[in-house]
Amino acid sequence: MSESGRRGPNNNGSRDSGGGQGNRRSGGASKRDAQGRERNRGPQRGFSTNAPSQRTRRADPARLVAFEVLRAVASEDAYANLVLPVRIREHRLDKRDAGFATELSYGALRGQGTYDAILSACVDRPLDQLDPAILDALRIGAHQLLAMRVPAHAALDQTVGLARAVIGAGPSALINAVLRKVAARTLPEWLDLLLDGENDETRIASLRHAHPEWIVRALRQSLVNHGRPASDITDLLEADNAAPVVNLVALPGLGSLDEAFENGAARGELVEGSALSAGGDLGRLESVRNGTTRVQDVGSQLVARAVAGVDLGHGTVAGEKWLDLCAGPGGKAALLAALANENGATLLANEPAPHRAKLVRQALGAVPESAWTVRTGDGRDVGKEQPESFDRVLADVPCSGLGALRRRPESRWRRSPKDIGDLGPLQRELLNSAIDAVKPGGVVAYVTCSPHPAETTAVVGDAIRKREDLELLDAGLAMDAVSLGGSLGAGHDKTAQLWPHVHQTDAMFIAIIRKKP
Ligand SMILES: C[S@@+](CC[C@H](N)C(=O)[O-])C[C@H]1O[C@@H](n2cnc3c(N)ncnc32)[C@H](O)[C@@H]1O
Repeated sequence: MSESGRRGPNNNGSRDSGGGQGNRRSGGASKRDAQGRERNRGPQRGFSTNAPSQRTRRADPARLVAFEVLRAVASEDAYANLVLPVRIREHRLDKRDAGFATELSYGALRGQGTYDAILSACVDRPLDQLDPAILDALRIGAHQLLAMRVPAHAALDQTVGLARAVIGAGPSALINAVLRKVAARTLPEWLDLLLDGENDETRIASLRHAHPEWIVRALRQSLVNHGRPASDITDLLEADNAAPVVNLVALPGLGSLDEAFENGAARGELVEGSALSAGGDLGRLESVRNGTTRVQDVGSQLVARAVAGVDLGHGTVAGEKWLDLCAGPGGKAALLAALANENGATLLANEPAPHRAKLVRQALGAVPESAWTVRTGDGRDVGKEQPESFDRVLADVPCSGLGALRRRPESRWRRSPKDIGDLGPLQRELLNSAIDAVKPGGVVAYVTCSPHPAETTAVVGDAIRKREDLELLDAGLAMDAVSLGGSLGAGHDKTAQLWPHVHQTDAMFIAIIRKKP
């Protein structure tokens, strides 16, 4: 598991302590740095001598935000990346505290499997018999102790204070006792202890890198299926545990990255018109507020540009009709619509969920309306209703999202192998509809944000085998053609697969199917 916090300085956590003795003993005010990391260096494993009841009763706002995020994820099935910014605003955290809350909530969620294994060794009953709120407080405490290098006394005082403030006085003694046991070892020492005598590589990787075993197996199989060595798995799992850089795209012909560059963004090296954000609130940029510059993973940018860039043999895309079959929330549709607008083509963006169709309209808001239309409906019907009508079709189908685990810290623990099987029929029906909707001579790009063979090559292989009028174009070459360096090395067996540990993008898959003229 990533120990990102170990590179950072320490936080004695006492700034918002409410004046507990333990904090005064820790020696000086805490200051989080600009990333929300801590200042004081070096291991400080001394504990407060006060009983939990004598220590701080106030919840540090940043820890409270992290706790609320974990609670919402566990009890309301919420998404951390959506809840966190709302809670940060509600609690009016400054930049440093927001950084600390982000690292704490994302880290505790990502590391949940590993922390639960450690906590199980420290609690005298099965974890599912604990009050879920206590378990979340323990996970937050464990992440501070094991991966953020918050001094033990601060992690203890503050987590116990949090528990007293939001759960009640009773559990604080239990939390104090359990976290003292957790703090007795470093993360590497815990891993060595828990893995003593273990020979199963999957189990070892699962615990060390905090991924469920079935996902370790699935990702290893995906690597091999897409032509990479199985030994890449460690780098891939580590990349899933690192915070992704936020990428920006300037809509072609409409947006500019100048304002982003003035605010510290760096030029993107993989694809034209992209930038790596310097962080902070992007809403302060006028170009982001007016929608001409958007947040979008570089993998998604490459895929959308590859669809628009395939040479259909008639030299120009002017007058072409494009279809985005599964458009919500509209990231790729916005880029496609801007490219269509620039080149005299038009885009139909389809999305069945009305609230997501609304998001698509918002995403397309900066592009002249003459270039696009939104359809709210089932993509499976489009092929029948509008057969052989489109020159280019993007089928960015619903998938397990195993390629975007770094963005959604809780999703790895929510997903199950059954999800992959359940999605298969819908993915196949959507691809068949896309194939029905494309004109002879046109192309369908089948895209997933998952590298899993059952969602990628198996679906495409089934579609190709069923009909004689289809051929696979070389998606690796199509991606290279729109990349700045000219060689992404993503191609394999005519499909292409991006990887977080190789390309620093989400693990997007793309196959480009041409309907023979
Ligand atoms: C992977 S997301 C698409 C992401 C989008 N292309 C983007 O770049 O923002 C899949 C989308 O498919 C939609 N979807 C689910 N069932 C569908 C169906 N039967 N027909 C069309 N779209 C569907 C989901 O609501 C979701 O918005």
